[in-house]
Amino acid sequence: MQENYDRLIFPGRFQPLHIGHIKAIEYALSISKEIIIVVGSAQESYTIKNPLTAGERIEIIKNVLLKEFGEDYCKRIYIVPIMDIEMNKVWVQYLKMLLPEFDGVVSGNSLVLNLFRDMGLKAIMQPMFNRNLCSGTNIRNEIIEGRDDWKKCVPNYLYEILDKYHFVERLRSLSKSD
Ligand SMILES: Nc1ncnc2c1ncn2[C@@H]1O[C@H](COP(=O)(O)OP(=O)(O)OP(=O)(O)O)[C@@H](O)[C@H]1O
Ligand SMILES: NC(=O)c1ccc[n+]([C@@H]2O[C@H](COP(=O)(O)O)[C@@H](O)[C@H]2O)c1
Repeated sequence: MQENYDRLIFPGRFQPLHIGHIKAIEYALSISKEIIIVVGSAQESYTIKNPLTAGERIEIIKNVLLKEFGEDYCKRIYIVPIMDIEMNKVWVQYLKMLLPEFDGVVSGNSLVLNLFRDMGLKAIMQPMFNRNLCSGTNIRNEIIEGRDDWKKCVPNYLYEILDKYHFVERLRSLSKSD
C-alpha cells in the first residue's frame, strides 16, 4: 500500500507484546507519519487473559520500540492506555474524544475494522506474521503449559524485560488460582 496518512491507530492488548505486533507497527509506520498505539483493555490486569497492567505494557512497548527502531522513529509513536467500554457502537467516538485526531485504524481484527469503517474512517487490514505461533493467547498457553516455543515470538532481550515483571511466574501462579 502506497497511501500516506497523517495519523493511524493500532489497538491491541499486548499481553505480551510479540514479533507480530512489532511487524504490524512497522507496517503502520510505513504508511502513516504518526501512529497511536492504543493499549486496550487498560482496566484489566492480573488475570490469565490480561496478566500485565496497562502501565507495565506501556513500559515494555516503549523499551522494545526504542531498541527496535531508535529514538527518531519513536518520536512518531504515541502509546496511550484506553479502558474498554460496554458499547461497541460508540467506541470509535470515545477514542475520538480521548486521542489526538486520527485518520483511521490498522488492525487484523474484523470487529475493530468494521467499527472504524462504519464511522467513515480508514480501516486498514495489516499482514499477519506467523500467526499460528505469534499470538498472545498462544504465548500465554505455552508458558502455562511449560513449553518454550513462545520464545521464538519475542526478541531475545524481551525475556529480561518480562522477567522484571515476573511475567512467567505471575502467569503460572494466576493459572493455579483462577
Ligand atoms: N502474528 C501477528 N502478526 C501481525 N499482527 C498481529 C499478530 N498477532 C496479533 N496481531 C495484531 O495485533 C492486534 C491485536 O493485538 P492483541 O495483543 O490483542 O493480539 P493477540 O496477539 O491476538 O492477543 P490475544 O491472543 O491475547 O487475544 C490486531 O490488530 C492483530 O491483527
Ligand atoms: N467497546 C470497546 O471498548 C472495544 C471495542 C473494540 C475493541 N476494543 C479493544 O481494543 C483492543 C484491541 O482489540 P483486539 O485485541 O480484539 O484486536 C482490545 O483491548 C479490545 O478490548 C474495545
